[in-house]
Amino acid sequence: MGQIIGITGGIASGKSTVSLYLQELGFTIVDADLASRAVVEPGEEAYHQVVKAFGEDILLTDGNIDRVKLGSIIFNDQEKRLLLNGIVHPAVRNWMRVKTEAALSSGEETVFMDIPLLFESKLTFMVDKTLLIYVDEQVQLERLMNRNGLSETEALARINSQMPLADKKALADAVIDNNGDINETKRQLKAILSEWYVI
Ligand SMILES: CC(C)(COP(=O)(O)OP(=O)(O)OC[C@H]1O[C@@H](n2cnc3c(N)ncnc32)[C@H](O)[C@@H]1O)[C@@H](O)C(=O)NCCC(=O)NCCS
Ligand SMILES: Nc1ncnc2c1ncn2[C@@H]1O[C@H](COP(=O)(O)OP(=O)(O)OP(=O)(O)O)[C@@H](O)[C@H]1O
Repeated sequence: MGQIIGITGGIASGKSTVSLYLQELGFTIVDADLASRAVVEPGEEAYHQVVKAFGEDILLTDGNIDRVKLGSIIFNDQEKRLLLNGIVHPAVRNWMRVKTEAALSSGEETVFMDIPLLFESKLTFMVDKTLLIYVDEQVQLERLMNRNGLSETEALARINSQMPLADKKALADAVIDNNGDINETKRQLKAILSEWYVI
């Protein structure tokens, strides 16, 4: 009878940073971004569907999907983004359910799912509690530009393809403010987990 906590946020808000720390504490994290890579590996069903929908132009010479190219298409075109989501998301959900059930049935009491689009895709039914990693938009923009080497325009296109973080705040069971340094974030995380009797 374990529980599932859904970690969410916005692009570059700090979900992976928090997940890494949870992993260090010994928890299993089932990561939607990892899932979205696994399900489009050559040979997988979703891979063939993506190639059919977007054409062989989105392939690298080794046959893998060119994620930079696909990203530059879907973050600038809502119709294309919904097309990709429609192919990839069902496979991602399946992959995540299998991994999570495996961890829970091996006796783990709390498993975390890292799902960037938890609220946009209305996936709260998959988790028992939701934890939002929040940053102000200016901090998000700077961290995203730095991490991915993007221009301001490119970074804003990505941020604007998601629900504003301020709106997600109202939907989450708990919020971590990740504007400060990482130790401040870890302190908030531990306080929430302790309140939820996870640690
Ligand atoms: C467009 C793709 C190929 C870009 O790949 P890339 O390796 O550059 O980025 P990565 O997958 O690590 O995603 C980085 C971040 O972008 C954001 N993001 C990704 N896809 C989307 C989307 N469809 N809509 C809004 N934001 C998204 C998320 O915050 C995510 O954490 C890839 O993100 C993808 O296949 N997206 C569709 C699947 C999806 O929605 N993934 C997000 C979680 S299920
Ligand atoms: N508290 C912090 N102080 C300074 N830098 C941070 C902090 N938290 C995260 N970062 C940096 O900000 C960037 C984004 O963080 P991270 O990769 O954890 O975000 P994410 O939410 O997982 O992003 P994505 O949705 O794109 O996968 C990274 O370069 C990370 O090192």
